Amino acid sequence: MITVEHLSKRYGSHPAVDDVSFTCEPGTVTGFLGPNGAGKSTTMRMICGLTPPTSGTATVDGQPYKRMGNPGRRIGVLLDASAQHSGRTGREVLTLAALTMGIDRRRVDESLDRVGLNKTAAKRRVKAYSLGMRQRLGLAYALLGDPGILVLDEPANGLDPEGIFWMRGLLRDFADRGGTVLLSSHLLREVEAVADKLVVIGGGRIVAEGDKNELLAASGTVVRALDMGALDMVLQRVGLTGTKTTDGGVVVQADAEVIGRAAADAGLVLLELRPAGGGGLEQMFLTLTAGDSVKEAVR
Ligand SMILES: Nc1ncnc2c1ncn2[C@@H]1O[C@H](COP(=O)(O)OP(=O)(O)OP(=O)(O)O)[C@@H](O)[C@H]1O
Repeated sequence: MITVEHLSKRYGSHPAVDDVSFTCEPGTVTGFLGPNGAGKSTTMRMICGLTPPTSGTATVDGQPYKRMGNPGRRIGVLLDASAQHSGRTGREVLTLAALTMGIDRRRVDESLDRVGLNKTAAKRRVKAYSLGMRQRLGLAYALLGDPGILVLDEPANGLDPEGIFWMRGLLRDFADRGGTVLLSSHLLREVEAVADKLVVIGGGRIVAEGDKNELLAASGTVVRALDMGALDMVLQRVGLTGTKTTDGGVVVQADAEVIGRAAADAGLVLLELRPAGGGGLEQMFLTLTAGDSVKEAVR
């Protein structure tokens, strides 16, 4: 289990991560979503003891990462696919890691197999690897110590669609066997397909968190009116804000009935009024990260 409590990180006066709290439970995949610069990597680095927090705590099975003896056997980490020594072969990278962790070297071949790196690839130097191959090697490294927890920062970067599908299966299987997965991504569809729980971060703060299906069901209402300017005024009058969709409508964080009644009272002609959930996570993500007023409405 990963427990993050009131975690903050400031760089000078810039709050990269601001009072972030969430948990990742065994048996689940937690999708950590946010646009570029939202604070995902900084949060993950703090969980893994690589960046000291300005305040707050992050623990793994009740312990700070830095205090764990042989952490690789409890938590597998993939934060940067290019972090491996580029002059070593894939097999050398894993063999050295196995020696450091005190793991049977036979696990090296098992891990390579598990991530789909064949014998030829394992003999090649990492500098000749594509980004997708580096991600696979990073995942093999994370899995090497047979940990119960995985922390993966954008692991799908550089993978082709088949690779993304494969990784989704691997993570689902890992969680179904009781493992805990924290997976960051800005690829919304990928997270939607595999996560049980979502933590959405924007501007260093959590803007939404919870069960994926519940969040999708509660992701607002899409409204389109004949006169969008008049709709905007009606929404303002009842204290609601809309976020523009790409097809000319707005998403409003309110029930269809509330919006429908307000529109009817104003004699407004609506062309569309439906739950945004059907539009999937993408619409919710755009809504949640669109602006401060929307974030405040969601909190
Ligand atoms: N070492 C650092 N020094 C100064 N600012 C930093 C440092 N690391 C991160 N930041 C800033 O903190 C904020 C959060 O960055 P972070 O890398 O955590 O975001 P992210 O959600 O992982 O984004 P991305 O998807 O682009 O990697 C950004 O504004 C970034 O510029």
